Amino acid sequence: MPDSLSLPPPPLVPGLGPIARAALFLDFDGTLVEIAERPDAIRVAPALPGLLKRLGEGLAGALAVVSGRPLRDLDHYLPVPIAKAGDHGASLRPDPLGPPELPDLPHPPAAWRVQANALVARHPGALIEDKAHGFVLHYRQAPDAGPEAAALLARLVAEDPAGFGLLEARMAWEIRPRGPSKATAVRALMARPPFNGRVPVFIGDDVTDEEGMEACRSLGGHGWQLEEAFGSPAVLRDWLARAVAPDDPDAVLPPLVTEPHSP
Ligand SMILES: O=P(O)(O)OC[C@H]1O[C@H](O[C@H]2O[C@H](CO)[C@@H](O)[C@H](O)[C@H]2O)[C@H](O)[C@@H](O)[C@@H]1O
Repeated sequence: MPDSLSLPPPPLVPGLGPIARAALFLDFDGTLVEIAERPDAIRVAPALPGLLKRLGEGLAGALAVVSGRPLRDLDHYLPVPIAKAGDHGASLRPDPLGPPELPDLPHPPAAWRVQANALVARHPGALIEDKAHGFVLHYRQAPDAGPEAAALLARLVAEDPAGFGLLEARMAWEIRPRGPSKATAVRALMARPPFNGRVPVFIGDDVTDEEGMEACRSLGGHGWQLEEAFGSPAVLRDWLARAVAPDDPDAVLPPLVTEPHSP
């Protein structure tokens, strides 16, 4: 169970309890929303955008969604003025109303996408999700394609190991440019207001979230694994809702819930 009590105890904002002094970094897929069969099939809890807006206000702006999704997806699903980091840290919008910070990154050769297309054509249900500087091969609906997808994408990135890396996601393999990560996003945000001076807390469920969690720990904060600390996105949403409810003194500790892990 996360050691919430070691967070600075005095709440700066009534009702927020121990997390009021936090800089909060939240993963999206599998953390704020439940995993779905396809990237475009997720269901965002109707209350979630408003909840995040209130949470951001309560944390004086020190709230960011840090996701593998592109910023356009995050803006679509969460149309609220909070800081966002997309593409596993490769696109960063610290000021919700400002322009995104986009480092100069390589694009994968078109031939890679052609080969991935051919694999998808052989495996009905597999699909490709394009990103600005890479792509994801999803096999959740075609599990048999997993090993072949891993082998193909590993062979492709081996053609340019300095430029690109292979990322294992939940029932998916992603080619992404080397350099940016959720850790770089956390560190970039923690270096500036309103995040700096606060206790960084990252909540996530996936491999890439470990990078963000480790960055927070190395900065004196916390990394909370969703399943271990909360059990499910619904429980996290409920905890966040209680944390911003001004009259609920119990909204201080995440319950310890364990559920079977879905990949
Ligand atoms: O960093 P995150 O916000 O957790 O995003 C990670 C990836 O999530 C999405 O894929 C995953 O969720 C899909 C919808 O539930 C699911 O169908 C898929 O199997 C998962 O891998 C998203 O599509 C990716 O772009 C993100 O990188």
